[in-house]
Amino acid sequence: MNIAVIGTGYVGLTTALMLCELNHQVVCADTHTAKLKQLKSNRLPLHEPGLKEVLNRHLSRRSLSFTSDTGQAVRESDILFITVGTPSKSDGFTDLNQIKKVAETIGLNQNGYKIVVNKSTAPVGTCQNIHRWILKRQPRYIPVDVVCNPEFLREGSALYDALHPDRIVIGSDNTEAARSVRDLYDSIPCPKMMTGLRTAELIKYSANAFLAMKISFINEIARLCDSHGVDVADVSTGIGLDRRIGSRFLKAGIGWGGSCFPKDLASLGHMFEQAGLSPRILQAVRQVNETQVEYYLRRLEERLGDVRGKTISILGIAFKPDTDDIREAPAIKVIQALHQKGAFLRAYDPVVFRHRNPAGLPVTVCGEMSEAFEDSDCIFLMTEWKNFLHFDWKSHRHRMRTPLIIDGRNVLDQKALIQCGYLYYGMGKAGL
Ligand SMILES: NC(=O)C1=CN([C@@H]2O[C@H](COP(=O)(O)OP(=O)(O)OC[C@H]3O[C@@H](n4cnc5c(N)ncnc54)[C@H](O)[C@@H]3O)[C@@H](O)[C@H]2O)C=CC1
Ligand SMILES: O=C(O)[C@H]1O[C@H](OP(=O)(O)OP(=O)(O)OC[C@H]2O[C@@H](n3ccc(=O)[nH]c3=O)[C@H](O)[C@@H]2O)[C@H](O)[C@@H](O)[C@@H]1O
Repeated sequence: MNIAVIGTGYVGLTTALMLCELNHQVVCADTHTAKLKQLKSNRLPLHEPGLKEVLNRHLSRRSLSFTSDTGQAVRESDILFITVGTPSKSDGFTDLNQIKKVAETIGLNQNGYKIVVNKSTAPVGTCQNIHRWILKRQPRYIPVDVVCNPEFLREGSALYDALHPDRIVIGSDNTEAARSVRDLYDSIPCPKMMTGLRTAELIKYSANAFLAMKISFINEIARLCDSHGVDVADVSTGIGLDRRIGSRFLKAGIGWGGSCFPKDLASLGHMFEQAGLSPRILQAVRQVNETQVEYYLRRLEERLGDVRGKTISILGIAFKPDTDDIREAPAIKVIQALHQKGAFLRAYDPVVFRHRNPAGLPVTVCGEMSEAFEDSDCIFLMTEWKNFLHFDWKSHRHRMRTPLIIDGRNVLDQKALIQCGYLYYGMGKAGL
């Protein structure tokens, strides 16, 4: 079977490489020619551990190729994966333009039966629309089936997650088409759930909302921990040992961000509204997250006084470690709020600033982590990059004007830092 993957971002590239690893022949199509140029010459346009070696391997084996001619990729393939972006519009609704354009290109170029597999996260009913959009553009009727195969990978461990998923969900209204997609994943040993199109679409949103709910829940408990002198990490451990609750996604911090949770929860909220329902839990999950930065900045000002004219150094911009993705990163919210309050800002990130200051952030970019300490009044850790944990904090304490550390991810060694003279505050660790 020849496979085309249309959209070569975090999900598309990972999906293509995962399929190559499963011994399929894959062509990736994208409209972003600069990105394709990089990929064709063995260079990754994004930071994602483990992808580069696999990309090199499959390019040299010729099991993988790249093209800007989506029409040709459609004509030469039997199974077409859609992995384009589904960003939020300013009103929170999902922008389906990229998906619609791909569907129309498929319709225009269909030269025989195709199975179209949508992996992009899109509201319930989108796969049926994809089917309609394709048929509308066909010069003459040719059968096509649409399958929903939501993606559950995380950035930072994308390829590992794609090759070792907890489950694979395959939604379709056509059993044969669903079986053909399941066969692609034959060698992945995990439960494969066959379901209807709409069910698969809703599973994806519900999974992301549930994960975000766990984080907002523990972040709300963290605020209570602050008031009662309790360490939220102990509460997480205590509740997480109950297997009905589970320990994962219970790390309190400065809040969840990224390219998906914020937009997917907004989109799910709209689905409720359109159904005439009020998404109460969802609203609370989003509200806790939206107020998290504001809550901890208030606590910071109680410690440091007016931040106007103070120098605050931000460690980490990416929304999580091992990615260069800054979409909806909490660090950006912190930077914007502190900038508005008149603070001088410095920032260091081992990957995000490699080539540029993305989004023109109002910060002085530090080339080395140590530069963040010089005459600084506060270090605010926003991303738990490994090199922050292994840094020689002791030797740099004297360089700070005020040795205050706010650990937005609760990852630093509180005891050791206090011992070498820092004022350390975490999220829900009592004290701030
Ligand atoms: N990033 C993630 O960790 C995850 C994302 N998803 C979902 O997967 C989808 C893709 O997400 P990302 O990979 O992060 O997006 P992305 O923005 O990194 O990549 C999208 C790619 O599609 C290309 N594209 C746009 N229009 C096109 C067209 N008409 N023809 C061909 N290519 C086109 C863009 O140039 C870009 O390279 C979204 O729906 C997202 O919600 C799902 C699970 C995980
Ligand atoms: O649909 C998507 O795009 C993906 O969204 C998330 O993956 P991702 O956004 O890459 O990263 P996560 O590891 O889920 O982290 C999201 C945010 O939550 C925060 N987080 C995570 C876990 C935790 O315990 N506490 C916490 O604050 C992270 O710092 C980050 O800002 C989901 O975990 C994936 O299953 C899903 O496929």
